[in-house]
Amino acid sequence: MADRLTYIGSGEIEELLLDSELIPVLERALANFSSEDGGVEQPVRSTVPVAKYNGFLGVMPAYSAKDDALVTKLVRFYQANSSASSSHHATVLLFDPSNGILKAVMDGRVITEKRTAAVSAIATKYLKSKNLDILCILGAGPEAVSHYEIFTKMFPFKQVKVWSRTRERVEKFAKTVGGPVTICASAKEAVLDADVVITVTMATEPILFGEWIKPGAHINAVGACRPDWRELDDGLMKSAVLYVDSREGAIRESGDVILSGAEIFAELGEVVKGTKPAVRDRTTVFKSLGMAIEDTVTAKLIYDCWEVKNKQKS
Ligand SMILES: NC(=O)C1=CN([C@@H]2O[C@H](COP(=O)(O)OP(=O)(O)OC[C@H]3O[C@@H](n4cnc5c(N)ncnc54)[C@H](O)[C@@H]3O)[C@@H](O)[C@H]2O)C=CC1
Ligand SMILES: O=C([O-])C1=[NH+]CCC1
Repeated sequence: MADRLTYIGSGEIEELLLDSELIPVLERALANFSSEDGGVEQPVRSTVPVAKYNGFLGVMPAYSAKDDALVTKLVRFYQANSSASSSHHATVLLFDPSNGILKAVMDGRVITEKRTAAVSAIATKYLKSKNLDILCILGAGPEAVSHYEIFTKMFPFKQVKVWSRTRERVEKFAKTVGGPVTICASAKEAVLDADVVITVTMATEPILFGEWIKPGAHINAVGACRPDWRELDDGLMKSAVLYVDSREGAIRESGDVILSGAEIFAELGEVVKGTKPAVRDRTTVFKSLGMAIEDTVTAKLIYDCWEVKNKQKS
């Protein structure tokens, strides 16, 4: 451990981490991840089931040679019967890559929420069709909030329709976000006519069906990160053009990909660097599982900003 270990908490991260800086950093990381010579080392997440308590602990290490950043995120996700108030908690460890010594510990909540939403926004920027009138969000937890925030900032939606399993949570969501929301009584009602759909639930069975989707819509499928969990039905998975963050991750961790047998068309990073096309005239699905390299470059960005701020103070 370093002589002086830095701790950066969620409040300070909120102040330091700007979407306008995060988006280009993540785009570069996605492209590097999908390049032979991108300098990214990232094993597929190791996930330990904690069956007695209905939970999972994920370990997510990565190294980016181009950013000279070495990070591990520890993330726990527990289903509803847990005593914790939130289903996800995370801690990010930043190491000095020259000697492997731990330099900083960061709260992982804001990092996870912001980088996940930013990656969905990048996928949408590349894969959206011409119309961007209606955004639909299925789910009303912290990921729903972070997606609402960046999507309403980056795109000119006229309406945001939201559905979640419990009315209470959607009402809380509507009070939390800083703009208008149309609360829907069913997932189907929320999805009809939407140009972009985001699924951010803890569902383990499909909640989104291909027959509801407007042709040409883009879907960011963010939940269902276990090989036997689903958010999307086979009809949608098989009829859409399927993009993933990591092919290796998707065929190991995504129930929507594994159980539907859908064919992966490209990694998002391949689209960003221009080696695979964005098929904008068809319905597209971006299956996001979350990658350690996203946490790595985000943590490095935060640490660099933190150092500048602290030098200015002294
Ligand atoms: N792809 C990525 O990079 C990441 C994905 N995630 C995933 O995003 C999802 C949302 O995360 P949070 O907002 O933190 O979770 P959360 O647990 O706080 O919220 C989940 C929402 O889904 C709803 N829900 C729960 N079970 C459901 C079911 N069976 N059917 C329909 N709705 C249900 C809840 O009512 C709630 O509105 C989770 O699946 C999580 O694992 C989270 C972080 C990163
Ligand atoms: O990337 C991530 O942090 C996670 N993906 C699914 C659960 C947490």
